[in-house]
Amino acid sequence: MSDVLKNARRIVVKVGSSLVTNEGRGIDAEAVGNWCRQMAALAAEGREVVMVSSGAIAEGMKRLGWRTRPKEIHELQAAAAVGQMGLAQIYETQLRAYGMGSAQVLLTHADLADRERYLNARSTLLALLRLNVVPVINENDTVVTDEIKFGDNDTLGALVANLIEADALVILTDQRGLYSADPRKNPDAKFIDVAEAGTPELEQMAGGVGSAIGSGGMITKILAAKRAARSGASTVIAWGRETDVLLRLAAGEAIGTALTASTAKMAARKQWMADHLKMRGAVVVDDGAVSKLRDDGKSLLPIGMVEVIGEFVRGDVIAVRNGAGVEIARGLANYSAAEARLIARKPSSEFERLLGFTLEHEMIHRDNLILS
Ligand SMILES: Nc1ncnc2c1ncn2[C@@H]1O[C@H](COP(=O)(O)OP(=O)(O)O)[C@@H](O)[C@H]1O
Ligand SMILES: N[C@@H](CCC(=O)OP(=O)(O)O)C(=O)O
Repeated sequence: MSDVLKNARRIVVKVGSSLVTNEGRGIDAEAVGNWCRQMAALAAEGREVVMVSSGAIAEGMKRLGWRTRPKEIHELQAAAAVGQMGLAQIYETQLRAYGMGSAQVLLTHADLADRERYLNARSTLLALLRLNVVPVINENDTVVTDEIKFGDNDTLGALVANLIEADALVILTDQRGLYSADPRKNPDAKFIDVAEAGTPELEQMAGGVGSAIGSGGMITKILAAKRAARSGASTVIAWGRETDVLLRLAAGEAIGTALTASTAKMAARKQWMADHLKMRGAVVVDDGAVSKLRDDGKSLLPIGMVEVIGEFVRGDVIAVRNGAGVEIARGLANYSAAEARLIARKPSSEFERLLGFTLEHEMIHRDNLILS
C-alpha cells in the first residue's frame, strides 16, 4: 500500500455534492466542520491545503425548493449562484472556528486555458496559501456554458493540482474508494487499494454516477487521477465520512484507493515545459544572473536582464540566454516583452513607478524555470 499523503506538503482536497449536501438534503455543517478541522490541523503541521468543493447546484435547488434537477442550463446556473452563497458561508464559518482564513475562488476552464489567467490564478492561490488561508474553489457556474464547463469538479480538482503543483489530490466521495465495478450494482465488486494512475483497465471498472446528486461517477475520478499524475501528483479516492480521514491519510494510514503517479513532480514539470509550449522570445542576462540561475537555483530577476528579444505576453515561454547568445534556461515570463523592456536592469522597488503596478518580483520564478 502506498502512503500517498504522508510526505505530501501541498494537498488538494475535493469533496462531492452528495457528501457536502447530505444527498441533497441541505449543507451538512457537521461534515464540512470535520473536514475544516482536519485541514486546520494539516496546516498546523506545515502543510498547504486547497479545497475544491461541489454542492452549489444541489444546495441551490434545496434553497429554491426544487425537487428535481432542472434540464435548462440557465436554471442550473441560477441554482449554483444561490447555493454558492451557502457554501461560502459554511466554509467561512467553519474554517474561522478552527483559526483558518478562507477565500472563495471560482474558476472556469477558459481561465486555465489562457496562459495569462493561468499564471494569475496560480499566483493568487499561492499567495493565499502563504497567508494561511484555505482557498475554497468551485467552478464559476454562472458564466460557463455547456461546452466549456469542467463538467465535474473531479477534473477541476486535477487541474488545480496541476496549477499549483500539488503533491497529492484527495477525492472524497460517497464510496470507500474504487471497486472493480460499481458497488451499487455489483455487490461482489472487489476493492482496489492501490494502482498506478493512468492504467487503462481502471477506466473499464468505473461506472456512471451513483447518486441523483453527483455528476461524474467514478470515471471522472479515474481520469482526474490520470491528469493529476501528469504534474506528478498522486491521488487518493476515499469515503468523506470516514473518521479523521485526512489526518489518518496524512499519518500514512492505508485508507481508500491510492492511484499513484509514476513521474516525479519536477520531471513532470520539465516534460511539460519541454513538450507543450512554443517559445515566443528571449531575454539576455548578465553573468551574475547566469550564476544565480545555474549555481544557486534562483529565480530570474529583471535586474539581471540586459536585453529583451521578440514579442511575448505574460505566461509565454521564453528563453534565457547568456551574453554569448547561448540558451541557459527557459521558463514562463511573468511580464510581457514591452513591460520587460521597461524593467530590465531595474530593482523591483522601481516596478511600480515604471509600470504603474507590480505583478511579481521575478521575471521568471524558479518554479517555472528549467535549466537547459
Ligand atoms: N467502480 C466503481 N467503484 C466505486 N464507485 C463507482 C464505480 N463505478 C461507479 N461508481 C459510482 O460512482 C459514485 C460516486 O460518484 P459521484 O456520484 O459523481 O460522486 P461525487 O458527488 O462524490 O463526485 C458512487 O456512488 C458509485 O455508485
Ligand atoms: N459546480 C458544481 C459541481 C458539480 C460537480 O462536479 O459535482 P460532483 O460530481 O458532486 O463533484 C456544483 O457546485 O454544484
